[in-house]
Amino acid sequence: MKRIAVLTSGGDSPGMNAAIRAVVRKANFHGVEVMGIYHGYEGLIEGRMELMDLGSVGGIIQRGGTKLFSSRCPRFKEDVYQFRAIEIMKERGVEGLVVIGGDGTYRGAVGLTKKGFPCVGIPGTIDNDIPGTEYTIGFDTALNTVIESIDKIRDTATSHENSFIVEVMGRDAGDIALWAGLAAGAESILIPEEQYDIDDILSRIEHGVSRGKKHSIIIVAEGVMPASELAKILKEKANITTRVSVLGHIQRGGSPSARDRVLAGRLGAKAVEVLLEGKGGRAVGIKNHQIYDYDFEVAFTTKHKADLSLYSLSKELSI
Ligand SMILES: Nc1ncnc2c1ncn2[C@@H]1O[C@H](COP(=O)(O)OP(=O)(O)OP(=O)(O)O)[C@@H](O)[C@H]1O
Ligand SMILES: O=P(O)(O)OC[C@H]1O[C@](O)(CO)[C@@H](O)[C@@H]1O
Ligand SMILES: [Mg+2]
Repeated sequence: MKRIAVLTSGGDSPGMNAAIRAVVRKANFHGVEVMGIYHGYEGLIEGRMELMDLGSVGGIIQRGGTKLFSSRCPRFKEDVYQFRAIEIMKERGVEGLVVIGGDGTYRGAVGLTKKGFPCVGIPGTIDNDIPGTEYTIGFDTALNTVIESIDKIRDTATSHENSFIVEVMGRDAGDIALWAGLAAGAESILIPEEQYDIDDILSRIEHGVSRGKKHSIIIVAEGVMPASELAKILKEKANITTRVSVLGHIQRGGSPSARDRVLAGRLGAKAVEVLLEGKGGRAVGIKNHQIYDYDFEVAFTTKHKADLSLYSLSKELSI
């Protein structure tokens, strides 16, 4: 291969830039050129791309977001646009594509691979919800942002003896809520993967009160229900007043943590190696500290499982 391309797609995540840098530098190391495609699949079907040299990825390793911009492009699900994308890449001399994104992004890349164009996927999403990899790029940074916020909320919750409900991201996956809850010592955690029990939440608050603790922190993943709805339920059921904090998109921003930068560097380099070996239809991931590649379809034909042992542990540690 003489020339490959790279794009970022779906929700951005801290560390995407470090992954782009790794792809460009690793490919150049092997004498292969890299086209940067702007605005994900939307930019691809519009032909928005340019060559990236070594200097073009200088100074981005520490920056959140994505230098290549991102998009959600519903029309890319249609074959006609995937064929157009392949035609455009061939016209520009591109022989393989690295996509950085979540499960939806992977589906687009599988579509291209099935039409004969080799693609490799790098997991870039704060949700940590891609099967086949223990961690995704951006999860660690998002988690640190969340616990920093919860620590601050706890300061005021303790001072005023208030209960807080903190809503975190995770439409379908509870990893952020779960890990942040454990790391910040939340009294209760609500995740999409587990049925919540209002009586259990109430008895935890009451137990805290009985031992003189008048504040508590409840974390709810957005996929379960809005924090305001949970506040309403607690008020109606037990006359408990809570304050609500929705952390929102601050979770997707910020300078990537050391862990995410290193992961991005390792996965970016591996993705290039896989493409240069002539393999398409592969995803790269990390398992037991080892970087490896696996069949793309695993990433969306199996369901991501949150580590529920953390859920029971958090209950034991927050009594
Ligand atoms: N079934 C599909 N076939 C082809 N392309 C798809 C498919 N699903 C999604 N895509 C493409 O991938 C893009 C990104 O997908 P999506 O919006 O689901 O985000 P994601 O990659 O899962 O990231 P995140 O969930 O972290 O935001 C879509 O906008 C679309 O262009
Ligand atoms: O509001 P947007 O940009 O569509 O993104 C929200 C979604 O993106 C994610 O953060 C993943 O990137 C989900 O947890 C969340 O539901
Ligand atoms: Mg997704």
